[in-house]
Amino acid sequence: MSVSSYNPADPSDLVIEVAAAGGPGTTQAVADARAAQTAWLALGAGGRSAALGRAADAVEANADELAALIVREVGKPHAEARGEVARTVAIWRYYAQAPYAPSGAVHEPAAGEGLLLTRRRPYGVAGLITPWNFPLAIPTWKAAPALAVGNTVVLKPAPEGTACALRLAELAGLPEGVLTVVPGGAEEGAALVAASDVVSFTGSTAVGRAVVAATTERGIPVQAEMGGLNAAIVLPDADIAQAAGHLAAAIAGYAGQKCTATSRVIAVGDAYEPLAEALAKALTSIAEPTALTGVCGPVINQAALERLTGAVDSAVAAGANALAGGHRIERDGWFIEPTLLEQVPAEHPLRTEEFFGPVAVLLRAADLDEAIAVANDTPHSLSTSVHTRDLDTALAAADRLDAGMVRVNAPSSGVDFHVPFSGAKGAGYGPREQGQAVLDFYTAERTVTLLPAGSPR
Ligand SMILES: NC(=O)C1=CN([C@@H]2O[C@H](COP(=O)(O)OP(=O)(O)OC[C@H]3O[C@@H](n4cnc5c(N)ncnc54)[C@H](OP(=O)(O)O)[C@@H]3O)[C@@H](O)[C@H]2O)C=CC1
Ligand SMILES: O=C(O)CCC(=O)C(=O)O
Repeated sequence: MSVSSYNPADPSDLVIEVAAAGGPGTTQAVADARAAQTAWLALGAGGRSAALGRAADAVEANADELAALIVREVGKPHAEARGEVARTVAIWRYYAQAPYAPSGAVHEPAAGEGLLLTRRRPYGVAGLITPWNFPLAIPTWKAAPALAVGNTVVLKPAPEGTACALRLAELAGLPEGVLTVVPGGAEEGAALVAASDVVSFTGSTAVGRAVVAATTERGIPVQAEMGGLNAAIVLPDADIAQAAGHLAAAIAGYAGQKCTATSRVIAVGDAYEPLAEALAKALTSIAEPTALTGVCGPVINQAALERLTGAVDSAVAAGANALAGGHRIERDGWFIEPTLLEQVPAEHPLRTEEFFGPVAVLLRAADLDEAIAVANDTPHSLSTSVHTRDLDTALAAADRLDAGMVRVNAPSSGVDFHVPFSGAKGAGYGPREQGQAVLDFYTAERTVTLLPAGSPR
């Protein structure tokens, strides 16, 4: 079996074709990674910090090549691709300091004598399953902390991001077996989950649940970051022009293919009409949605395009009104117009499922309470944005919104790598990713009691 990826803006362009690792090959990669782990841990904080720092330098030195590869392999517009490379460098640098972070605490023994302390130790091999939409940043924000605390890593990237993952691992230049990429799909993913000591997953809700079930069965730690059905609430007192700009970016940026993208816009009271007009204008005036020098670009493949156009067509057939877009763009590649629909029936999949495209529905709420209830009425709450000039409203929303992230007067998309990141309810499972907290996820805590030799206790 082989794994291949194609340029979404030009599907005749085969980016890479490599042999799949296969199930047995993946199991062997985990065994090799386990054998390499003792020496990796023995490098100590200084050795691992230096190695991660060299990975950052190598990615930075090859930034132009990597950005071009992201554009070609996953269809991300140039500016965002360059931003992703810069973020990847920053993540390697941030976790290069992590080996020096305190890895436990000293406690006062209840009986008074000796030392009582906790210590954190790596699990062994971290199995990582990553999506195609951030083909450098997500593998890095999972691998770098796992490596920093002394695990070795086997990474199974989404097939659509295979070339990016292989080049990332090559540039990282870590010792043999420390960071291994296994190209493949479901067979390799399942084999990785069956053999690893700790698992981190980002992708669809359906596969995420299967990964959680398999790891729970084995009793090993897991974190899963899954789909989002993100809302934006716009209050009548908001700066409507600013809100429309942020929403257009959150709906159409990288063609909506972010788990943090906005797909439901909730206008409160009198905000509806001016927002509908400003947002429709912002989306239709996105210069050349097909240009990779712009903000939108193609969706990842034909199946994604057909799912999106099918959903938009069925919503319109059910009575929805397209305020912006609504059609496939007829040219090579997988392009759809940035789209805003109103009057989409409550039970329509565009209001209940993640579609991963530049398509949003506009909804009306009488007041903030109703807007929060509508925003919370989903099992996939990752990131909600709130647009208002009123601090009390913003604070109330931040407390009452059932989401992993609440962003006030900002797009729902966009993530800082040094703070915890994951969804609420079905959007996330297990401990948070990123920040310092994830270092705990990749380590097991043990308690150590030290008594003086010859102690009577
Ligand atoms: N939250 C997020 O950031 C993301 C969400 N998504 C959502 O997921 C949808 C599909 O995207 P896709 O990339 O295919 O993501 P999936 O979650 O469907 O797949 C992720 C990876 O896991 C593999 N896999 C499948 N079954 C198993 C299993 N039982 N155990 C372990 N691994 C398995 C898949 O292989 P194979 O390809 O062979 O099925 C793929 O390589 C998108 O349209 C979007 O809605 C996608 C990307 C990111
Ligand atoms: O919004 C972002 O910058 C990150 C989104 C993300 O993590 C994802 O789509 O998986």
